[in-house]
Amino acid sequence: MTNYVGSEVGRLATVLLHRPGRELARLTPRNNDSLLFDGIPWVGRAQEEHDTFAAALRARGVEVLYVSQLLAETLSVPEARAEITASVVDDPRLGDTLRRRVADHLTYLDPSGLAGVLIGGLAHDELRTSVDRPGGLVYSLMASNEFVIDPLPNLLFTRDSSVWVRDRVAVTSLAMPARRRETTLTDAIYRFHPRFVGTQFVYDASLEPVEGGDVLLLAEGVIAIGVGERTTPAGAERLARRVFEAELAHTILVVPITQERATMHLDTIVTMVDADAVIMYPKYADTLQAYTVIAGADGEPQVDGPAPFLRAAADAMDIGMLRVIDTGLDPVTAEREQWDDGNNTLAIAPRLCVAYERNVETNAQLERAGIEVIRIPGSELGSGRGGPRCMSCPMLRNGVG
Ligand SMILES: NC(=O)NCCC[C@H](N)C(=O)O
Repeated sequence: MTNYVGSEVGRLATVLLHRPGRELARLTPRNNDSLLFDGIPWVGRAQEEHDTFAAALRARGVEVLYVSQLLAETLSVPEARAEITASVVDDPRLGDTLRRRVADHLTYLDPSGLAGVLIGGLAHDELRTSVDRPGGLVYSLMASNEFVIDPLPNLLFTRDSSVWVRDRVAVTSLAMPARRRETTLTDAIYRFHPRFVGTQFVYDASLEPVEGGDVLLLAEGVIAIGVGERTTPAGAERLARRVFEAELAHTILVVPITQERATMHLDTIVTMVDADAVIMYPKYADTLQAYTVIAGADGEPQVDGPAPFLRAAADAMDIGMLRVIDTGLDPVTAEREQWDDGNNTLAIAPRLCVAYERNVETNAQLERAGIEVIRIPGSELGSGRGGPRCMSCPMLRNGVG
């Protein structure tokens, strides 16, 4: 099946999710900061919340694919298995003896068992060692709460590790050490899984940092790229070059955002809910700026601006104005609901979106503006600081109409 995503709001047909599992159970008060979670989620409840999300999508006719299943199927391809295993044991923290021991351990796992370890990690005490199977000096010096293979709790946020731009996939280059290995998995899935044979790539993980949460497909041919804590200016420029070379867009808007956790990605402050409307954190509606980048005749990106984001976006999209759903919230409620991903909606179709139920005021404002809101629980999922858009990677969207 051909994958194609031309906008943020075209009817969603296929989406990639990751149902959280053992990797969330690895979070402790000692490691949650470095693993980019703001709390310790209740795993069973997080799974229930995620199942509700997936069920809501299916009920609207969306095909839901899961990373762990695609990964297990990918690992049945010997070349993929060899490549992924080699990249995991290549970790310089291991040293040669432990590296051999871990490689040996992984050899005995079937594809779904191996997928489980690649996502859930391998704790010190889960690796059996003996005189015949020594872990060596590194293993001996490791604390029992350390990981031989780090877990990937943020795989839940499938938005960030790959993004489809029209018929090509951008495997991203994740900025935070805790997330980098995610793209080893997404890259292998797209290269080796039979479903994705012939997929063409527009970006890869070896390039400058770009995260999918910073990439918004405002309209066919118009892409906004947030630049801040995650995506770097060089990443935005590289993605612009790649997109122009492949003729996937005519205009890129590069949007500087504050470098802090609350606004880690552009989609934490603005998401689209209709072909000409966004829900946006009021604090930024008037201040957000954009540089407009187009392909020059010599292939060099040509930069103009900065100009107000809403004006630059409307001009690039060739519409009179980009409507902002005025959340009308008092600043404290707005700040609380932004933190809890109130602005991070996933459009299933124009004027139909999924949102966390807890953002009562933001959702009411969306409805007053004529947007249908499918509410899902997210009290546990939200502890990773991501909402419905962060937790989804659209692979196929049909026309906006
Ligand atoms: N697009 C998004 O905003 N994704 C949310 C990512 C949350 C994750 N805990 C992170 O810090 O990367």
